[in-house]
Amino acid sequence: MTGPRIVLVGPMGVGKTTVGELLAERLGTTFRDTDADIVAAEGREIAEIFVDDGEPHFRELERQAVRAALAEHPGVLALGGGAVLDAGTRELLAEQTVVYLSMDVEEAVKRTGLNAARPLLAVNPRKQWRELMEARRHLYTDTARVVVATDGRTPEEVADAVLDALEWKEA
Ligand SMILES: Nc1ncnc2c1ncn2[C@@H]1O[C@H](COP(=O)(O)OP(=O)(O)OP(=O)(O)O)[C@@H](O)[C@H]1O
Ligand SMILES: O=C(O)C1=C[C@@H](O)[C@@H](O)[C@H](O)C1
Ligand SMILES: [Mg+2]
Repeated sequence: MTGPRIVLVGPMGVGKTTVGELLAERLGTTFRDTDADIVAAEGREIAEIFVDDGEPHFRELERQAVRAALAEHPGVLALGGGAVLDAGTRELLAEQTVVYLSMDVEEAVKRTGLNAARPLLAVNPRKQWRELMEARRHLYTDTARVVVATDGRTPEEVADAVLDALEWKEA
């Protein structure tokens, strides 16, 4: 099955998986997620990879996962929230149709705040969120072709907004 390729980037919990699956359905294609690819390939959870081997090793695994997914997967692809931190990964994304899903801090705390499975937001999520976004916002905007705000929108509305922004409207 083939389809137009969209690559979703954005912070953890913004809705990359939820919206990515909806987009894939609407475009008649399939969805893939590099976080899930890494977990499957490594046979352990992302939090374990961070603890056992550190973030730099995770970013290498992630770059390999992005390279493989871009080579193999023609549908909708979601990347991990920090994928854009790696210069090699950003290079792989040049020329791709990259969409940055954004949200503000209050929405982020609502969606991710108390989830211990997110190692980068485990303690004081509001402060950590602000710091993460200060470091990352420009990387998301520089990498993406379009930015779609998700605040106050349902996943269906976000999917519509992505297709509108890319001007891939349904017939
Ligand atoms: N537009 C939205 N409005 C409200 N809640 C949403 C919206 N999009 C996603 N959610 C909810 O927010 C949570 C995170 O969504 P999702 O897992 O799709 O995000 P993600 O970007 O894939 O996160 P991750 O960093 O874990 O991969 C889920 O509980 C989901 O149901
Ligand atoms: O924002 C991040 O750096 C991360 C986001 C998740 O998708 C995972 O890729 C991992 O937990 C790191
Ligand atoms: Mg996800």
